[in-house]
Amino acid sequence: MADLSVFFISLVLVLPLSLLAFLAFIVLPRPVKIPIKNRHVFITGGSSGIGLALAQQAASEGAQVSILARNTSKLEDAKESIKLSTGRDVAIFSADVRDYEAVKKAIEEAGPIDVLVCNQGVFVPQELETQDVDEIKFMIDVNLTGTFHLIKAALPGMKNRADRGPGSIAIMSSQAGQVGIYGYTAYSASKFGLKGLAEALQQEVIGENIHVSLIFPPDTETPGFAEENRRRPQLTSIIAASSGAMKADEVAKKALNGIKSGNFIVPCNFEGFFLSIATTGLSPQRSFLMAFVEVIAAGILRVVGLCFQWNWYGSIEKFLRERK
Ligand SMILES: NC(=O)C1=CN([C@@H]2O[C@H](COP(=O)(O)OP(=O)(O)OC[C@H]3O[C@@H](n4cnc5c(N)ncnc54)[C@H](OP(=O)(O)O)[C@@H]3O)[C@@H](O)[C@H]2O)C=CC1
Ligand SMILES: CCCCCCCCCCCCCCCC(=O)[C@@H](N)CO
Repeated sequence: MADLSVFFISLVLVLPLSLLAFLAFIVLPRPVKIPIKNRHVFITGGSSGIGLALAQQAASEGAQVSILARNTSKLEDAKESIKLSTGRDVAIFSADVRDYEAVKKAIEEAGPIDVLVCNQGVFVPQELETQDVDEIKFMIDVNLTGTFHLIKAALPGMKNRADRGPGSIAIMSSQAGQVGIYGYTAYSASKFGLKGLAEALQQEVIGENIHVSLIFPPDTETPGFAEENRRRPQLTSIIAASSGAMKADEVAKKALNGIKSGNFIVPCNFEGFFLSIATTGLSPQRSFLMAFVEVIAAGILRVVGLCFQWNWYGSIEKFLRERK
């Protein structure tokens, strides 16, 4: 009887507690807080959708905000609406992220950045067989290569940032950058690419006290999404509906909180939380509590993930059957 209770206590208490203690000891990099008040926050794609909502929120929290996009009149509208709602001036820069020289010039003009948010992105969903090669390259160039250009151009200034406080490089991915989705071959590839970039980059910039965040929103109501919906394959919408939709303001709030907490992986909704645990792989994890959840949940979330695949392949089969 005594033996049994010792066994039981060690199983339900000692084992998890030792695991927790072990994880608390080994998780690196350590947690960090990244202030944004009075700091230079540079947001690409800040003239629309999620980027605009982020610029608005960062400005209202007292950050000195710069936004970059191509279209000047949309940039000016954004500047005006942020001035109206927060009373703060934001600096605007017109450049195409695909043009490295233009990006470098804008970033040099803007001055040293404390928090760089690479949020620009384009999405034109289509089955690979019918998608133009130009559109495939367009998504890779803007979403992936453009982010390389931004980070490479910003790093020298970030290393010399005024207050030497912790800096941040945040990258807007998508849940389609955690799991491949029908109609998103090029888009998913561009967003998966960002994960490799982010993991390697974090190792390279940790010595400069710069912290990388990767943000994973579900479908989000933005001008870009409205445009996307006009041509999105039905199956893309059916599968993406597994994670519902959010408002740009809600995504911006989650993103900003994740950035300020220095989280490497930043999910945005309930489904996204589980998706992040299921797809975390060998990403860094600063929180020993989250690391604990990841370890405990890994096996069961694989089962849940397979159930989602079962459901998605079922939808595809049904769709193909009905089309015949
Ligand atoms: N909305 C959604 O459902 C989801 C979006 N995301 C990601 O969030 C990010 C923002 O999306 P969302 O707010 O919907 O997008 P929008 O289309 O509403 O806005 C995109 C922004 O990026 C800018 N931009 C586009 N191309 C370039 C370029 N070549 N160079 C510089 N700036 C550019 C646009 O300005 P301009 O055209 O003037 O250059 C605009 O400011 C993207 O990375 C997207 O992949 C992730 C998950 C879901
Ligand atoms: C194990 C637990 C699994 C949890 C649920 C998984 C749900 C995955 C749904 C993926 C949706 C992808 C939306 C992409 C939106 C986007 O990026 C476009 N709108 C373009 O911007």
